[in-house]
Amino acid sequence: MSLWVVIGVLAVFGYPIWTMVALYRNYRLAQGADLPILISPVNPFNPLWILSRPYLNPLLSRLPGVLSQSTRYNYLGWAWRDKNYLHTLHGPAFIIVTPGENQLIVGGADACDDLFKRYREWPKNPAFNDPLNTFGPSVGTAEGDAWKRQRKITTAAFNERNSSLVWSEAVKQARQMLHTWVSTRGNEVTSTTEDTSLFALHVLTGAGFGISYDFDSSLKVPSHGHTVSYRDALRTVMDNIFITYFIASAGGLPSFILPQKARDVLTAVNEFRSYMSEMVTQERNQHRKGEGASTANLMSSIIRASDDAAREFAAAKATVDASKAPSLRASLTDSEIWGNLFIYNVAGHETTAGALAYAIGLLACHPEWQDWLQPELNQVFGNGSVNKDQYHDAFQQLKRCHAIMYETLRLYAPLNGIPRHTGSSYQVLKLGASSHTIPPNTAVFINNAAVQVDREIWSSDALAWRPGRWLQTQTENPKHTAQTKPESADTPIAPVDKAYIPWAAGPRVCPGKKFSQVEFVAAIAVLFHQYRVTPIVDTYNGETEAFARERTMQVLADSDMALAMRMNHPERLRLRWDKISGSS
Ligand code: HEM
Repeated sequence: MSLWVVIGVLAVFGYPIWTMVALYRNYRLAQGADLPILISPVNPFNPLWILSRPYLNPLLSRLPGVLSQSTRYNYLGWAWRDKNYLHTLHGPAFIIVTPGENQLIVGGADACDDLFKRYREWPKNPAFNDPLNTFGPSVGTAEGDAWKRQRKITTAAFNERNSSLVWSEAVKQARQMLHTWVSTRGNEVTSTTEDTSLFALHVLTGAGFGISYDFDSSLKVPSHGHTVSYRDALRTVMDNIFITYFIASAGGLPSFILPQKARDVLTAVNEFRSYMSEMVTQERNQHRKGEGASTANLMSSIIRASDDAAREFAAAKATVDASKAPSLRASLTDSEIWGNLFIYNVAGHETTAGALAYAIGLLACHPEWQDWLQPELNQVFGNGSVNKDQYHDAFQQLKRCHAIMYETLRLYAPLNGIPRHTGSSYQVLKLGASSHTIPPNTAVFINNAAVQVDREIWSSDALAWRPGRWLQTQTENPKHTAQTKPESADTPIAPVDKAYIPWAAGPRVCPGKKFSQVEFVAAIAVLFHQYRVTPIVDTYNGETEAFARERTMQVLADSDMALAMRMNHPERLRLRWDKISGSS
């Protein structure tokens, strides 16, 4: 028998046999946890499966038993499409046995909360961390004492001064974005998601890094000594995060062996590194000279806090017992500074951009909630415009804008299935009075998508987008609420703590929560103060307004997880912005 025949036989029979053996072994392991077990004959993380799933799952769904059942949960991001159907069948937690790692899915509000709180026992999943460490370790990927130290320094940067800067930058960007929308020929906007992405990127460069751009999609002029601008280098890196990771981990690849696209990414990676290095050096020099103390962007705050901590550490080391000195170390290394600057861009970009795009689409499909929003905006801003310096006066008053964000994130959270891991030891999952021993090397997903639509908590209309549920005066008829003066009427309802977790919870809760709220609320205020949005009605084909709304809702529903949740066909979100008659 020739070697090729042996290889062929092994490929045809070997893989299925290996899969069966791995499934059996993992099934036996999972049985010890005494939880419901589902089987996935494929490993959802397998790159080959990720590429072939769109073609193979339709075939699998025609086969009997577990093969077709598994198409419901055999891919990354299934939780959002499933809502909480599998939890209604199998309870608050179950295990999916796969030929790779087993997956524990936790969808009960109390159990999720417990996992968040015991963050040392349930660390993040290392498989998701590697691409995020491309420029250095960060608060988003570190564990244990290293995480604690980074969290302390980096979280201080998200303060009120920064929030004011976020407001100002978001108002500027939203105004210019709206201007491009209402200046489009035929008043038809098909670039909502692309534009909210640019909007969020610019808010980050402004309030995160002190570089303020004007909103327009053209390439920006590179700074002296660079071949691409900071914004375009960052954008290329963010849009190609996995290629970036591959190039960075391969290290020093000669560019001529790479295809053009990878070469562009390589250029962007090198340029982004060199921009970060220059910005950090410049910030340090200013700090040393006592200049720029009024700057409130995230980068500046982190570098200053870290350098101050390093100085305090050096001083303390001189006075205390040398053996205790290392525990006082509180500063960041240069690589940690870079890693943290990068994680802000990754964590703060698509998340807020997506939330805003979904909210705009939802408001377009629900004119009654635009009616509801209007009196609040009139009340706070009158006939004037939304100003860049109004953060302190306006933000807290905009309760209905907040409610729009809460409700959008409840149903369209950017991250669905927040990843954790057991690590290499057994961990105990608590479900009410019972305890379950979860075997080592199990991937864990905190199923926020399910918790946030649990009917027992969110009532029978849990799947409906109804921003009024967040305010005490909400009535079943939003038009009625629209006639009520907002300041006397609206009392925010505190989010149902354990059952509302789009920003996660516990010690590792998203530190950019307020940043994203200010950014989102400012954008909604600017966009809807004097304008309304509607789906374009295809009158040529006899479409009605109601049908156009339904079609638009389907565009939103046709979404899947990439780095964050995104629409599969954003170009089909066709919207029209019209000035409200009587507004100045
Ligand atoms: C709507 C907007 C946002 C949502 C829904 C969101 C959601 C989340 C979630 C669910 C986590 C936990 C991830 C995990 O534990 O695996 C997280 C962590 C994080 N987020 Fe956000 N985020 C948003 C905006 C932002 C912004 C604007 C920034 C920064 C500018 C940011 C920075 C971070 C960082 C640094 C972490 C890691 C924290 C840690 O592990 O200690 N996020 N975010």
